[in-house]
Amino acid sequence: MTSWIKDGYNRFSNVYTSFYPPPNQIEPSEGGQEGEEKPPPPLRMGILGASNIAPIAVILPCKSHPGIMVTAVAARDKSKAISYSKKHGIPHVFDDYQSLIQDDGIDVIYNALPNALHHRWTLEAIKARKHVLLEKPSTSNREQTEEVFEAARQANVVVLEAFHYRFHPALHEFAFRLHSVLSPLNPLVSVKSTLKIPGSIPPETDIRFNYDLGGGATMDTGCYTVSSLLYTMRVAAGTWKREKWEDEVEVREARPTYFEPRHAASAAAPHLDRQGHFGVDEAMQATLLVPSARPQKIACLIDTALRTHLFTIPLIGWKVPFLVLPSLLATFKDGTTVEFKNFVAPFLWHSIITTHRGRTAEENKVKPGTRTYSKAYVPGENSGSDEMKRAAKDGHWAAGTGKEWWSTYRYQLEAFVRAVQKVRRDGLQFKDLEKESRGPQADVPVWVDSRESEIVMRCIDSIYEKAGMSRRP
Ligand SMILES: NC(=O)C1=CN([C@@H]2O[C@H](COP(=O)(O)OP(=O)(O)OC[C@H]3O[C@@H](n4cnc5c(N)ncnc54)[C@H](OP(=O)(O)O)[C@@H]3O)[C@@H](O)[C@H]2O)C=CC1
Ligand SMILES: O=C1OC[C@@H](O)[C@H](O)[C@H]1O
Repeated sequence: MTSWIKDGYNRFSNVYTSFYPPPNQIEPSEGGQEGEEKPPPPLRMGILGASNIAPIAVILPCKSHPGIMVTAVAARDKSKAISYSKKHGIPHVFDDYQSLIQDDGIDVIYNALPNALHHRWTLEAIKARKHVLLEKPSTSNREQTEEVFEAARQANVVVLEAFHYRFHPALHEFAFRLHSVLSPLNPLVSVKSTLKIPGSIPPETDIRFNYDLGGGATMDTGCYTVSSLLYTMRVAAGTWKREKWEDEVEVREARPTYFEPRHAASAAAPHLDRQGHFGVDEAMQATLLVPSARPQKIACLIDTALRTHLFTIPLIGWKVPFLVLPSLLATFKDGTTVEFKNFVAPFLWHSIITTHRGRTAEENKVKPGTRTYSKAYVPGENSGSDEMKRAAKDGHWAAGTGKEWWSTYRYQLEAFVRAVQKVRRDGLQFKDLEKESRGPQADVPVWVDSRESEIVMRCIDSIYEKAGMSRRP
């Protein structure tokens, strides 16, 4: 009981610090001491749009990072940008997105515009030789994503799709736990990724319900489910010999729930596609067939929704919200499961639960059904081990990196700044940075490479196609 109270207090105080971080400071190990190399001046970040997500995704994380600062914002309406800059302590405001991108005082761009504008404005930033932290999903469809990354390689600028959950040590711990159950005799037999927003959090006028702005559940929350499913399969991929297996992922079935505006105010919103058909999915359930250790592909599920209600109260019509914790669940041949609860925002709270069955229970000398619990708010004792290197193929952090209160976004920023500095200061080519192996020994220990961004978009396109819906334009 006392340990529950202690854990609860620790969690609360760490989450508090995530939102009220200490100001950045240059640690002695980062240079600046006599005789040591001076650290480079902080990167100057410009934000496109006075968006809802920027404060948590970049403005707060930059406050505790000595290598980067938010220096400017631009919005379609300058007065909105001015009040946003005052609220968040951003020193400069530009008249429009283009002038911010062109300015010599900006090194990196944060693009958190609606999905349909990711392609255009990232290309503009690349043209101006600015590095880009690009919100998920990378663009509206696979072709656009390929074009963006090809342009980034040509211009030698860093572009990173902001799949922030990929940078948190909890995910790497999940990979480690999966790997310790996995063997050629006990392969993965299915993966299910669930992410649903409770209640009616995005209002009906939100960008997520707008076809022309790249809306839809599969685009918004669904991209995390596709990405996490592929990540889980990648942990297992060392146990089979199929090159480029990700190109062979197919969609067997996709069942959409169409978004239909319930309120007159949003009835005019473009939720229809160019042919006048339902264009926006409020929820999507899909089965993906993924190559595996066996000759046949395995069926993996995604289950995602932009609003989730338990039921509607008769007469008054109130919808009772339903909280479904985000979950990434892997099942093995012997029935053992490893589930990562709250995989998308693990910094708030998470739990990795291994339920031992069959040969795994026997090998661990525990009763079938025994559960073991793991967590990692900072890189754990498995960091740097050979098993961790084999498990977390997209990288993991060296022990000692980060703090218990670092959010997924703060870990992501750490990797992004290191990557940009490798290209700017050390002359590394972005295309070569993508080819480097990951892990504590690497300059950029964790990364989401462009190939994955392309595959995620290809899967999203195929899900829409299978659901009988138009791809995003
Ligand atoms: N990583 C994460 O955890 C999250 C990522 N996201 C991603 O970030 C992006 C933005 O999401 P969110 O912050 O919720 O969005 P917002 O509703 O806050 O919109 C973002 C900005 O888009 C700009 N915009 C430009 N054109 C339009 C238009 N035609 N209609 C409406 N807005 C327009 C607005 O900028 P202006 O100020 O110039 O008017 C607005 O500030 C999305 O790609 C989303 O997927 C969202 C939430 C969480
Ligand atoms: O990126 C996101 O993460 C959390 C979701 O609630 C949100 O809709 C999405 O854009």
